[in-house]
Amino acid sequence: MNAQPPAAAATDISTTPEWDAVGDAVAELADTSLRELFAADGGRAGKFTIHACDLHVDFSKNLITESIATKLFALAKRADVAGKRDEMFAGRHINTTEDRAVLHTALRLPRGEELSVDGQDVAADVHAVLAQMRTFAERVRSGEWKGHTGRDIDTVVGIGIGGSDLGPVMVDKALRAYQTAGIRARYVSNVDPADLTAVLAEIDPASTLVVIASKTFTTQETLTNAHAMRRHFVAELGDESAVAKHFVAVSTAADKVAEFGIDTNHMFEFWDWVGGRYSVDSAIGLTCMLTAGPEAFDEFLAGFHAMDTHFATAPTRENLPIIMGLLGVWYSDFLGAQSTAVIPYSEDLSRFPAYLQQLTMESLGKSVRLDGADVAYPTGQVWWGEPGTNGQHAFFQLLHQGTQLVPVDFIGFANPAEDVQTSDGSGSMHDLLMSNFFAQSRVLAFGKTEDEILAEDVPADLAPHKVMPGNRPSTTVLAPRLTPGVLGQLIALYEHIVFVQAAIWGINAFDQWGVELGKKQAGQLLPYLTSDAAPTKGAAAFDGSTDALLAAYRSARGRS
Ligand SMILES: O=P(O)(O)OC[C@H]1O[C@](O)(CO)[C@@H](O)[C@@H]1O
Repeated sequence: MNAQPPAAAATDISTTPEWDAVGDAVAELADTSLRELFAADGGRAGKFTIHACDLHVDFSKNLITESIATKLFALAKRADVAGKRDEMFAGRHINTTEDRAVLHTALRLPRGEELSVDGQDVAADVHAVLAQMRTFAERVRSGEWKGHTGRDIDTVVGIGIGGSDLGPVMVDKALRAYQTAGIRARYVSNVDPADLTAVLAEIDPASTLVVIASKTFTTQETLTNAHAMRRHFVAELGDESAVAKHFVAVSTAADKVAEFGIDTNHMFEFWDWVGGRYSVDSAIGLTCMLTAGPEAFDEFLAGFHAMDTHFATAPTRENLPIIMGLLGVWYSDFLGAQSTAVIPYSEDLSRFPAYLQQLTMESLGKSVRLDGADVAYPTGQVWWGEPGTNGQHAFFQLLHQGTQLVPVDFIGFANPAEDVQTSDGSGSMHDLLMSNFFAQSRVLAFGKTEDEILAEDVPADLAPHKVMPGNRPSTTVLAPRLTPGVLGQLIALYEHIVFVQAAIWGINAFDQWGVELGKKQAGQLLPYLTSDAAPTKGAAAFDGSTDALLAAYRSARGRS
């Protein structure tokens, strides 16, 4: 397969007639509302609902018409979303600033499929590592793998940060119902010592396996926590040789793993063509395979692959990632939305919004196009959310009556992992949860008018405060159950939404240069925090604010 970088894409999408046509289409919304659109077309819900894999997705409560959708599809065509998608799947070096292929989709290719990239069958490499993970997970889960003192492993600690943490943490929580081998997972990510010490207080090193996850194996937080954890284990277990039984690594950097003192036979590899925030389905997911088992992990990967196949093959008008990606572009570039809320009506999925924050914001927070020119339009949005119903009692007030446009993705499941009956005998707690799920998107879309409120004998001076404006957009994603497969589908859906938006905006969704300078400056500042002698003014001065903050910090720490 040809792995040459694609030719520089120099077109400014905002100068195209297709962009102008979408801009003109905003006027179509001026004299209508979701109430009216639904009243005028009894078939609207059906027209704007897609079934993709196990997901039933209703986007009829979005601020679109069929004519707006047609213009958005034309924009996707103009941006060559399908062509760019095919380049990604084929392994071309679309991450141009790092000259890398972007092949998280290869991580979930079924066994036996081939994909040759840069002269290497990457699918075979993926399955070799999966086999290594499976064998290891089975040894740990069956009790064949013992700790240094002969104890079975009952706790796995993942140490990593960003893409080497958020995915496993989210998946581990989501697949709680599948954890049947009596192995629990804990995670340490923050360089704040509170994170480490809280986990150390909970674990018994003799029955704990530590998985150090770092693509580069150079990340300050991860290496600092890993060294501290290692010291603790050696002190508790009394012997350096304990490390071999209690520490394994997931990384692309074998030399650095060996330098840390981990036998590379206990290292699970992945590759530079897997971005950190796209890596939960690589060996980075090892902690999840240890807790939920290899079969659940296989099902998880199959879910991703099903969504990949949908994205790669479904016609544009039925292609869920393309539709949802376009809706994001519509809201952010044409209707002025600056954030998107994702609200899972599932406590098990409570870390999904945090996971999506890295996926979307590290990918799409860019101000220059692939050719280095400034973008002339907003890119990316702030993604945020909390599970329902909790969010209803916190920030939903702003969603319902505030002045900002915040499109919402509601995610819910028809069947719970387990249910509990309500004490009045009226039904199940899950049904109660889901009645809220359906109510919220309905209220956002249709609201309640002043007339309707006055008709309920509300005093006239109170009525304006009770008006629910409605016409607030949302998409509803309903799946049968939160299975490993459905979880894989959901993650792949958002990965591809990000891809579609980056393709339209002409930006690189796979680098993250913006995180580097802060890391570098922290390294430069550290000596000025820790040295006993006060930093010399002049050459050592950073800026007025930072110098004063450092002085206040040193004083509070009792340093001169
Ligand atoms: O897996 P690593 O190399 O430790 O990196 C962790 C995270 O740090 C980042 O590079 C950002 O600082 C993320 O992109 C990445 O997921």
